[in-house]
Amino acid sequence: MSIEDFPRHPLLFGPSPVHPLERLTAHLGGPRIWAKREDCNSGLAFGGNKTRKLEYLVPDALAQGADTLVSIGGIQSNHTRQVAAVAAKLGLRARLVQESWVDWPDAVNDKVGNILLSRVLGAEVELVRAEFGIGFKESWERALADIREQGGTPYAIPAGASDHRLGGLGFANWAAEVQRQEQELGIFFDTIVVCSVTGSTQAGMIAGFAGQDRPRRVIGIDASARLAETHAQVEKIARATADLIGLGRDLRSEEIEVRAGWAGAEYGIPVDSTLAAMRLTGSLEGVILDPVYEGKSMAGLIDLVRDGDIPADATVLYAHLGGQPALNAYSGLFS
Ligand SMILES: Cc1ncc(COP(=O)(O)O)c(CNC2(C(=O)O)CC2)c1O
Repeated sequence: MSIEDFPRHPLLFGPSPVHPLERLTAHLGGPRIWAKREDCNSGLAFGGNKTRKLEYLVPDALAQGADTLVSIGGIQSNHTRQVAAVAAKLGLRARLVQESWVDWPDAVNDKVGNILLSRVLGAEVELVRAEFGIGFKESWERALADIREQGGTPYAIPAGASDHRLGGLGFANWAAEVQRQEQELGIFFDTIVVCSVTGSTQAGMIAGFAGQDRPRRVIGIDASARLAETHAQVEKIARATADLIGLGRDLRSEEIEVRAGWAGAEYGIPVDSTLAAMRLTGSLEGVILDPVYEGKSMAGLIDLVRDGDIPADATVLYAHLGGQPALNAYSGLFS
């Protein structure tokens, strides 16, 4: 099997845009930095990295005759919002379990941003008091059982669409798309920087790039504040995805690079480096990053460039995975 053997339900406008971050590159005075924009990849409710993953889950759901997509995330989950948009587009129900993963003192946290969008998209949104966790949760199992008891046919999508047999395919395909865009642009990105939490974005990239001729560094920046868990999840999914697409070799441990230092003490709580990265990228490039994910991965990129971990002669591709709608739940940070 190869990636082309798996059915893909198109949900994107086409290849997501790739463009240079010239002022940020000049400001840091080191490697050339480009961005690939999953925040501009689809017309479905602001898109994002999960929309790309869902391109490979949708054919499986339709083949099973599912009538309801059931998934889970925090209150400001970008993932569940994208599930709601895809369900709407397909004429399916969406049942979303939104757990209280982030103890954020903002009075509007459960009324704006992603959860507001999910409600507008017609999803059945269920608020549940529960701690952050990327594993299978009891609340999600209950929602699946509830749909079945109602006579429905649920399709189970775990947090971030990651711990799912097909979860890594979206970004294995992304790796092939990057290679095609490089050939058009006459450039080679030797370093990819990406935010990791449930893991299948980075894992899919690792598996996809491993099958290409030229080696690259795929640096995951952990935003869960649980590095060991994130690393284990990325490794598990990368190895499973590599087998699924017929890589034909084991991944080497050095191909699984997940770095910590920018997540702060807890998932979903921005720290000084997060806010500084958001302001720098906004004021230099007009690019908006969110405080939960991309602000943290950009903070990692900036520090890795400044301390020479990413060498000055590198050509870096920053994966912008979306997340902006959550900003409205963190408005107090910028008022
Ligand atoms: C904007 C953005 N950037 C990076 C990530 C991390 O991707 P992975 O979960 O595939 O590692 C998310 C995930 N978000 C989750 C969600 O529920 O929204 C799965 C956690 C993201 O939304």
